[in-house]
Amino acid sequence: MTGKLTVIVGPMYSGKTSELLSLIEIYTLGKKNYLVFKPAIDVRYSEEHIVSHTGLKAPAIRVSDSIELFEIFKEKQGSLDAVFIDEIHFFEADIIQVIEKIIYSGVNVFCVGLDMSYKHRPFITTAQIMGIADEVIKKKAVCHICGEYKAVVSYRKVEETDSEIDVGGMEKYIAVCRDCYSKLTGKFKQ
Ligand SMILES: Nc1ncnc2c1ncn2[C@@H]1O[C@H](COP(=O)(O)OP(=O)(O)O)[C@@H](O)[C@H]1O
Ligand SMILES: Cc1cn([C@H]2C[C@H](O)[C@@H](COP(=O)(O)O)O2)c(=O)[nH]c1=O
Ligand SMILES: [Zn+2]
Repeated sequence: MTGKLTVIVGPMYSGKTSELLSLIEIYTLGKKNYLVFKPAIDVRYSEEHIVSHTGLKAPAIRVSDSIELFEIFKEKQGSLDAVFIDEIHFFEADIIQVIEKIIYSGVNVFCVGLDMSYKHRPFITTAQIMGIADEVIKKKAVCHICGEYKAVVSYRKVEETDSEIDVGGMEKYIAVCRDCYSKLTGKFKQ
């Protein structure tokens, strides 16, 4: 039987990593075999764990790219029930082929990532993986400006750069609703 692909997306602080940690706990309690991966670029809270904004964490393997991830997967293939991947938006879009190989080998895959950059543009890798997913869970956060539970965008508080990739936390980004994003950036004004 093939595996299932679940993708958890949303802005920063929307509980994506917390949800991934809950799923990892379910697999741990069920004595299942799994691997947890994170991109090497993400050293925000820890190099060896995935860590939520509340400080909850789980050990993870840092990989530079999808090739390294697949090499590690192949070593354990046959004994695995699931693969968990945090911060999927930091990977190149070719990770989709690796994910397909994993799910068609019978292993469930859970990916977490930002669907949109602070420039309000889709992250290509996340968008493509959402396109082939069995299940997409879209989370929202509390808007850091108006306090409504309808934040779907991440807003960059510091100067914008050309790149949409820039590791950081509350010192750089907040979660905002569309109304507040439009007011803050001047974008999408009618
Ligand atoms: N604006 C916010 N809305 C919701 N949760 C927030 C907000 N700011 C901080 N948090 C905290 O962040 C936690 C979620 O963290 P985490 O799971 O790491 O989110 P994500 O992976 O989506 O960035 C929440 O449980 C809450 O304690
Ligand atoms: C909005 C936005 C964020 N990032 C970075 C910032 C963080 O290191 C991660 C997201 O972390 P979280 O687990 O969702 O809180 O991504 C980025 O590189 N580009 C962006 O546009
Ligand atoms: Zn708002």
